[in-house]
Amino acid sequence: MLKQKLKPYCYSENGSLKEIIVCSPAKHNVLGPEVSAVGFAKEFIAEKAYEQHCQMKMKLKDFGCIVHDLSTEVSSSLWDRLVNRIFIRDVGAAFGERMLLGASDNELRQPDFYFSQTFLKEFLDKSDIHLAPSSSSLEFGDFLIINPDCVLINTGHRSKNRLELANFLFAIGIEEVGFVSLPKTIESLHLDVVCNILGKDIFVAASFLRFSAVSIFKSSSVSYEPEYSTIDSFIGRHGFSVYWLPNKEYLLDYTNFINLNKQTVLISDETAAYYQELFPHIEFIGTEVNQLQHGAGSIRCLTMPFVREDD
Ligand SMILES: NC(=[NH2+])NCCC[C@H](N)C(=O)O
Repeated sequence: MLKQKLKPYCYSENGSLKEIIVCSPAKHNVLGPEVSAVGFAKEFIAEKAYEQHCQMKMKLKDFGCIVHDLSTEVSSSLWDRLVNRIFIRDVGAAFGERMLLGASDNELRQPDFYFSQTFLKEFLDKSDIHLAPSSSSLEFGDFLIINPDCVLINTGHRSKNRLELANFLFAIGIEEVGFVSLPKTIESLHLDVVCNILGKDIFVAASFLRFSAVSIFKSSSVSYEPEYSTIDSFIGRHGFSVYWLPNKEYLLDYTNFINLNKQTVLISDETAAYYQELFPHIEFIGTEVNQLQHGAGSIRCLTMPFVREDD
């Protein structure tokens, strides 16, 4: 049980990770027709998923990170049935010295958002909490920090209403918001299943993103007309170089990792060797997540960075 208030601090996707929030799986298998009913990709065996979740937490702790698991902080019989509660990433994000709380317009996810956010509100100062506008929806798997002044967001599926989202983010000091719109499939359910920041200055991306336009909204612009750009020039302008991933249907193992710092990445066992060979200057720590991935998300979706050092 947490005793003291939590203080968010996070300005990047790759600053040294000091504190993180996770949520262990509910102890229910998801079988047969239950799979599509809960928005999973495959049958889910709870015991195996639980073991893999413990292994992932262990690796985070071994890195020196404080891990808060909120699964035991809520007591409700419904909470123990919410198999999507593991995807804590979507619920909110520490950004700067604030906690941004999302809103899901997917009825399946609303209850786990409700319970997780109730917990977060209890352990945060009220003044540190900023709620996404009620006219929009925002799931943070769609939210990628490019730098303290700029973020990239996927809209059109789980996150909606570009203008409201841009104004919400401008109000907390962000200067530039890039929006993309991914196909509405389970293989691109959120932004973080098709791209991610890797290490200090690499941006790994699904090859189809070459064809996506980034609509850029700037706080300095007086008109509401966005500027348009390719993803590589948008990302390049902010100092990242794009690495196009192999042209595969489902890239979850390749994109849904978490940077522990600029030289260390926690990644699925399945892709650790592939990346290690490509980027020898980065250390890839593998962890087994295949069972957890049956829920249609992986390491990034299963983690909510709370404190990252600027380095
Ligand atoms: N950040 C993510 N990619 N989250 C994945 C969430 C998957 C979950 N089954 C859902 O339907 O919402």
